Amino acid sequence: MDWVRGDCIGCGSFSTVNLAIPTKSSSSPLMAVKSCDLFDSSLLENEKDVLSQLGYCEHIIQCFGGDQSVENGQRLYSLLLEYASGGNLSHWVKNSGGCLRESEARRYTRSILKGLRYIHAKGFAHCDIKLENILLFENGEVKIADFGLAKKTGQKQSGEQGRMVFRGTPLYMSPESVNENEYDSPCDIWALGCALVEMVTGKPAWNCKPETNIAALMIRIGVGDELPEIPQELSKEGKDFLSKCFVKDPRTRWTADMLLDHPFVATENTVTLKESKQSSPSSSPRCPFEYPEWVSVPSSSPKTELWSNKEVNSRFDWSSLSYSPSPAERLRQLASDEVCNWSFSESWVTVR
Ligand SMILES: Nc1ncnc2c1ncn2[C@@H]1O[C@H](COP(=O)(O)OP(=O)(O)OP(=O)(O)O)[C@@H](O)[C@H]1O
Repeated sequence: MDWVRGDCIGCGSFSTVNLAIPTKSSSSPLMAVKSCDLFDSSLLENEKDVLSQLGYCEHIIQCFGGDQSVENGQRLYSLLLEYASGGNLSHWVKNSGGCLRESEARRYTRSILKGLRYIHAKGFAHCDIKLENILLFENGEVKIADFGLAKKTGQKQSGEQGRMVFRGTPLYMSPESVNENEYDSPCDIWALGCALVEMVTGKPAWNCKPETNIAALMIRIGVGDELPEIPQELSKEGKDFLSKCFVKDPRTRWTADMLLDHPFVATENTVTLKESKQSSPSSSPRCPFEYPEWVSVPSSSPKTELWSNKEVNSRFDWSSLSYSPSPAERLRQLASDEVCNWSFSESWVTVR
């Protein structure tokens, strides 16, 4: 496939994304090329691998293959992707006056759910659902992108030298990810709930200040009964939908398949936030246990911990400083007054 690198259209924590303009002799469409240093390309290679195993789905960004190149003396690994001309949903929300109408958020939620149902049915979890990873197309459709952290469900991921790797974007992390280092399909549903809150309010699901310590956020997510606040301006259906996403126990959280039958997304009707305040539709009549295909996800294994003062809404991989015996103990340690040496740790892994 012959292409030349065009303008930069996005920057992630470990890659840059440019337009990939086909040369005159090529018949390929305009694409996006996501590149990183060849020597640090494991996430991009994982992304390519997962996307090729997933195959085509209209709700998932398409990958046209990988490529290696030397540019300005740097060896690069690149993925060629379907180009989403509308950019990411986070920018779109900001450019739409700070938040979206409920009807629009509902439509995007439906598409994301369809993508998630497909991904989960194929035995994968995305593990990094957030507005920056949902891309918009000219026709108003959205697709799920950035599969760098995606993994096979039911498998524990281990990091370098056998250490567990704690991963994700803190504001979107589920309680079981915080407490048990568990990353399976239910964590995508929790993150979808966070994304929906952000779409309709323009603010993160967890109300916290930019300077908030990650440990404090982790405690709120993992310990006790606190849940993200459900926006008051949402319709009754929307509130009920979120209550099915924000279930602390991943075994009783609704699946993508179940949620696609929820009245909030099941119908194509368009109700604005204002309109929805006036109507009072019935809440969902269904309970998770009515679904025969429900499979409980066993929790397991040694836990790891790590924390960072980095922005709570950016993605990072973190590895263990030590094993801890229980979630409560793990969080107690996070909350301790012990002063950390932030500048160096032998077991410290890249924080993006
Ligand atoms: N196929 C695409 N078409 C258009 N824009 C894209 C495409 N892929 C990525 N982008 C833009 O680039 C940004 C960064 O991409 P992506 O999230 O895949 O990178 P990343 O390095 O994995 O990011 P992070 O690790 O921070 O989540 C996206 O938020 C989006 O704005």
